[in-house]
Amino acid sequence: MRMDLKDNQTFNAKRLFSSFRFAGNGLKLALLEPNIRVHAAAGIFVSAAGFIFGLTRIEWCVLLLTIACVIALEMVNTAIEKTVDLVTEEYRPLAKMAKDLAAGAVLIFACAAIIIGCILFIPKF
Ligand SMILES: Nc1ncnc2c1ncn2[C@@H]1O[C@H](COP(=O)(O)OP(=O)(O)OP(=O)(O)O)[C@@H](O)[C@H]1O
Repeated sequence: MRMDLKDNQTFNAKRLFSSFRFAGNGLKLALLEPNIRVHAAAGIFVSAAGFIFGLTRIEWCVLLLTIACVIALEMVNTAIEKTVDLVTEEYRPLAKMAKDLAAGAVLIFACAAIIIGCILFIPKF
């Protein structure tokens, strides 16, 4: 379908609404993934701990940003895995590289999240 530049730049509430709907569908799909469920459960657990230990406003900001980044990164990792699987089901070195790099990115951030959790909660004991 041909769309000129003017159409593309015009605010389109219907298109914006559709984008939110697709993103909402992405969240529903994410909750079907076991790895993402584990991260979400961990996020709920540390948030409950945050209430119990009375985190400050800035500590809440750090905690919520960390939880959101871990889950969002895991969703991007899952999207990369699905895209690679869509492209090939055969063994391909580049497919392995793409999947392992994405998994490595999640691992780096998950390690950082654990350290951030220790920095936030250990002084509360
Ligand atoms: N097409 C492929 N070619 C080469 N290596 C692959 C391919 N598909 C998967 N692999 C390798 O196997 C590993 C496991 O792949 P898989 O698709 O099961 O994802 P995963 O890392 O186990 O993720 P999850 O457990 O979240 O599904 C990958 O990290 C990668 O090293």
